[in-house]
Amino acid sequence: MEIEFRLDGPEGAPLLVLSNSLGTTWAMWQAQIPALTQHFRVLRYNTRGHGRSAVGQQPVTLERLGQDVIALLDHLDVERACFCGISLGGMTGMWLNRHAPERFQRIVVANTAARIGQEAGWRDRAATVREQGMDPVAQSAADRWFTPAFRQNNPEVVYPLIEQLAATPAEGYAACCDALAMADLRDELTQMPRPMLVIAGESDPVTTSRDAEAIVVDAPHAHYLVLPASHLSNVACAAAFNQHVITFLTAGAEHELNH
Ligand SMILES: O=C(O)CC1=CCC(=O)O1
Repeated sequence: MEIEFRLDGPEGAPLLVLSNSLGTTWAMWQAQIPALTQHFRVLRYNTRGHGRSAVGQQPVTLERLGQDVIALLDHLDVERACFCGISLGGMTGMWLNRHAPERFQRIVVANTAARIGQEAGWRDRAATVREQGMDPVAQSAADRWFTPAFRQNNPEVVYPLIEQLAATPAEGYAACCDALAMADLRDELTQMPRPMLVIAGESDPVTTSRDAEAIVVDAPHAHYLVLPASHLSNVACAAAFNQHVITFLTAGAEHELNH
């Protein structure tokens, strides 16, 4: 496999795929694992270009990131799974809802948008890391990811994530910035048939609560939840995040598995 993955939780439990954000690894889900493995076999993977997942020879696109998830399910011989992704991982989740709904039962997308930022901004960021490495983005990430209060009170949580970002292969990060430059699901929201929980962070400066509301307005079976967090709501509000994800993903499971 080009994509690095790991499995936690009981064999035979329903599979839940977790998809990380730009510049993080599967370690960003650490606070979810004890709770989610009570209910699911959890498949974590590192998004293409992150951790030891290959960036590949072709340009990275949102479609390619979605196809990586399908390839993982095929590799593990899993017909249908639940999915939870954050930020870029949330866009991957919406792409899967649109293009491969038959492979997913329920989908959670957190701190994401149908269009994140602008093309020029992502192209600039890609050029910066290709020229200067990861330091410039690592220096500014904590401000984008966490509220000032969370940063001040939880340095032992924040710094390891910034170290992960600094260790991300520059070309992998840049290739995913290029994918974000082109990714735009705004015209496809009405064609996402699977139930979808859309989680926003009330202080998220990157993907705002208005971005999340816009998804819920157009996607047919989308539900909105806002948490008192900035961009990495699964880290800052882990207990509430876990509880809402479990409640949503386990609701209607028996019925939906058979349809
Ligand atoms: O800019 C960031 O670091 C936040 C972000 C945007 C897309 C993503 O996955 O993370």
